[in-house]
Amino acid sequence: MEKTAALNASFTSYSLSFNKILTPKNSMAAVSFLASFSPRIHSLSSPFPSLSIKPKRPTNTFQGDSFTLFFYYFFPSFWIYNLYIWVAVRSVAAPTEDVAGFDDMVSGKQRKYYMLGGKGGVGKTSCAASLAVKFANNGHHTLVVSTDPAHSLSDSFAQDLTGGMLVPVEGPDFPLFALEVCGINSKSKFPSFSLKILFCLLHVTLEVMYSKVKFIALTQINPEKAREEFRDAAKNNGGTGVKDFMDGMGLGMLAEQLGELKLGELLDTPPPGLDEAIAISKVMQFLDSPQYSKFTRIVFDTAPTGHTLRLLSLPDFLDASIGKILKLREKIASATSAIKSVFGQEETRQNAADKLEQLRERMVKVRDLFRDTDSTEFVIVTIPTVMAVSESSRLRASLSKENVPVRRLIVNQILPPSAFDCKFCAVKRKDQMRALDMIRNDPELLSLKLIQSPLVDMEIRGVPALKFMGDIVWK
Ligand SMILES: Nc1ncnc2c1ncn2[C@@H]1O[C@H](COP(=O)(O)OP(=O)(O)OP(=O)(O)O)[C@@H](O)[C@H]1O
Repeated sequence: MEKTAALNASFTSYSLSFNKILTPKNSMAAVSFLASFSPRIHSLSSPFPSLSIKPKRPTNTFQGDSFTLFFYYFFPSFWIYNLYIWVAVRSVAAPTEDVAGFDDMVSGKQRKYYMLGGKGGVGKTSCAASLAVKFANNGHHTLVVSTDPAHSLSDSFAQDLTGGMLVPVEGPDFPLFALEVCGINSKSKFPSFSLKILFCLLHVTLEVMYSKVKFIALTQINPEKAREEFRDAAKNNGGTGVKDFMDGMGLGMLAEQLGELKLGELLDTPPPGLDEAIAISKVMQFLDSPQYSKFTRIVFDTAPTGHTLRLLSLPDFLDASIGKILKLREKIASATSAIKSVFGQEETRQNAADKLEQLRERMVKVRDLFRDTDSTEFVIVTIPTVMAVSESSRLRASLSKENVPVRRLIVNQILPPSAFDCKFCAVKRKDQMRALDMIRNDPELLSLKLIQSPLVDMEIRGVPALKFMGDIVWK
C-alpha cells in the first residue's frame, strides 16, 4: 500500500497539466480525461468510459487515441501507475467464475428479474436505475421497482415517480416505467395490502376470541380499535383472558395453538420484510396480467441488507403461520353449532380464509422467484470499505443458503486514478485497497464477477447521469 503514496508523489508533477485542462465547469470531463489512461481490462468494466450525456450516441470528450498516446509516451509514470491499478484489480478478479456480461443480460425477450441489494447508501438505487435505463435503451420494455420503504427512485431519476402506480420515465429510447411500491405506513393511493393481510390474521383470530364476535368487513375494520381490543382481551385476568374464554368453550387446545402463533406480536410488529415481500408479490400480480406482458426486464431496487435477509426467511415463516391459522379455522368450522353461531357469517369467514390462502401462495411465488436461476439474478452492491465488504459477505452467505442466484458484485465509489493525492485521498485510497483485498480473500465473494464503478465528482441524478453510470457499470 505504501507504493500508492510513492506513486502518487511521483504524479504531483503532472498536476499542472491537469489543472490547465480541467476547469471547474467540466469536472466530469476529468474522469473522462483520466479514462483515456486507464487500461481496458478483459471482463472488468473500465471505470472510466464515455461521459456523454446525450441520450443517443455517446461521444467522448477525450477519446482521441493520439492524445492518450502522447501522455503515455511523455509521462511513463502513467504506465507504472496504471500497471499498479491493473495488477490490484486483476488480482481481485482472478478467481472469478466465467460470468457473461451485459450482452447476456440484455439478450432474449424472455422476462428477467434483477434485484439489486446491499448496505444502505452504497448506491443500490443508482445502480438499479442505471441498469433500467440501459435495458430500455437497448430495446426492452423495462420496469424499475423500488421495494425499499424509503424510496429514492424519484430522486435518482430527478422525476416525480411517487404515487404507487406505474409512472413513465422520460428520457430513455424505449419505454421505461417506474413504480415506488408503498409500504404499510404510506398514505398514497396504492392499496395498503400488507395492512389488509394483517387484518386477515386479526380477523381470523377474533373469530375465536369473543363471545360476541363483531364481524367487521376487511375494508371497514378500524385498525387501532381492533388492536386495542385484541390487546385488552389478551391482558384480561393477567393474560389468561383468551385461554379462560376458550377453555369455557371447550377450545383450550386451540388457545395454546394460538399462543404459539404469537399473533399479538405479529400485529404490533409485523415481521420485518413483510412489507417488501408484499410489495414484490404485488408487482408479480401486476405483471401476470396481459397488459403488462410487454415488460421483459424488471429491475428491483431492494431495501438495505437486513430487510432483504428477513424477506428471504419470511415466506417460510408465513407459510407455517398461515398453515396453522387455516388448520385452526377448519377445526373451528367443525365445532358445535353454538360456537358457530357466535362466529358470524360464513361468507366473511371464507373471505378472510381465502385471503390468507392467497397470501401464502403469493409468498411462495416470491420465494420461488428469488430462487429461479433462469430468470432471476441478485446483484450485490457494495463500496470498498471493510464494513460494507463484511456485510456483503454475510449477505452472499445468506443468499447462498436460500439458493438465491448471485453472480455479480458491484464495488461502487472507487476512487479514480489521480495524478496526485491529498493526504485525505491517500488514506482513503489505502483503505479502499485494503477492502478490495478483503474481497479477494473472502470465500463468499471471490467467485463473483467484480464490477468496478468509480466515485464521480457529482451526484448521479437524472437519466443522462444514469446512462453515464450504466455505461460504466453494465458491460
Ligand atoms: N459512484 C458514485 N459516485 C458518486 N456518487 C454516487 C455514486 N454512487 C452513488 N452516489 C450517490 O450516493 C448517494 C446514495 O446513492 P443511492 O441512493 O443510489 O444509494 P442507496 O444504496 O440506494 O441508498 P439507500 O440505501 O439510502 O436507498 C446518492 O446521492 C448518489 O448520487
